[in-house]
Amino acid sequence: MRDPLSPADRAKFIAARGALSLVESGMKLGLGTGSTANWFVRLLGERIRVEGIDVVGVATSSRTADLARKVGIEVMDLDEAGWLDLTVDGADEVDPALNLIKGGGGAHLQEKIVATASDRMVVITDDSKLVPHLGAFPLPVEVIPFGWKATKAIIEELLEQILVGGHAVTPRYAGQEMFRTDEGNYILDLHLRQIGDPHRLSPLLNQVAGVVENGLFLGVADQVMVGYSSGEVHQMSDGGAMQPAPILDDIDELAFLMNLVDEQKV
Ligand SMILES: O=C(CO)[C@H](O)[C@H](O)COP(=O)(O)O
Repeated sequence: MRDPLSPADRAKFIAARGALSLVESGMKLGLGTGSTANWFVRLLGERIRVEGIDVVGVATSSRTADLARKVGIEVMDLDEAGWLDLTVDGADEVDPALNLIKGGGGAHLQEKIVATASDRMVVITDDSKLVPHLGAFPLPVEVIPFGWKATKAIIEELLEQILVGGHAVTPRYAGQEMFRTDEGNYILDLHLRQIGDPHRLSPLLNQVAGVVENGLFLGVADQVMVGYSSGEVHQMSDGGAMQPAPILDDIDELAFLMNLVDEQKV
C-alpha cells in the first residue's frame, strides 16, 4: 500500500515516533513548534487516547497550544507547571555537538525558555537538518519593534567587526506585513553562511539593546532523534555518534494516519 506520507513527512513522523518512547505517564512535557513537533503533538494525543497516559503539556507557541488541545492534551502555562521533565522540539540545523539553530517558525524565544526549564530536551529532526557547522540556515534574532532599524544597524556593525564579510540581515515578513512573534516582536534573519564560533556570537547578539533572543541553542539539547524517509530512526548523542532508537508499537500507525488523511491533515 502507498505510504500516506511524503518521504519528507515520513522522516519527520518517524523521528517524532522515536521520541514518543521517552514519554512516561506523570510527565510534564514541553511541546515544540513546527511541522516535526506537530507530529509529536499528534502522536502524543493518540497515545493519551489509546493508553490513557496522564501527561500535561507546556506549548512553545499559540499554534502548538491550539493543536495540543485539539488532540486531547491538557495544556498548562510554564509558570503553572513549574519545571518540566522533557521537552521535545524540532530544529532548523543540528551540529555534531548537538548545538542548534532554531526559530525558522519564529518561536525560538518561548522554545528556549521552555527547553531550558526542562530536565531534558530532545530534538526531533529529519536527516536533512544535520550539518557539520551551523550557519547555512539564516539565524533568527527576535527584536522588539521599537527602534528595530537601529537594532538591525548595530547587529550589522557587530557582524562586520567579528565576521569576514558576506553577511546580510533581513527583516522577516509574513506577506506584506512584518512577521510578528507570539510576543508581538519582529524577527531579523542573519544570513551568515557559516558561524565560526557560535559560543562567541550568541552572547554578543543578546547584548545588543532591542534584541530579545537569538536562535542559537548551545548546550541545550541532550539528545537528537533523527528520522529517515526509509522509516529508520537513530539517536544521536553528543559527538555525533548514532545508534538505532526503539519505536513503541502500541500505536496503530496506519489507522492513525488514515484518520488524518480523512480529516485532510496529511
Ligand atoms: O524552531 C522552530 C520554530 O521556531 C522549528 O522547530 C524549526 O523551524 C523546525 O521546523 P520544522 O519541523 O517545521 O522543519
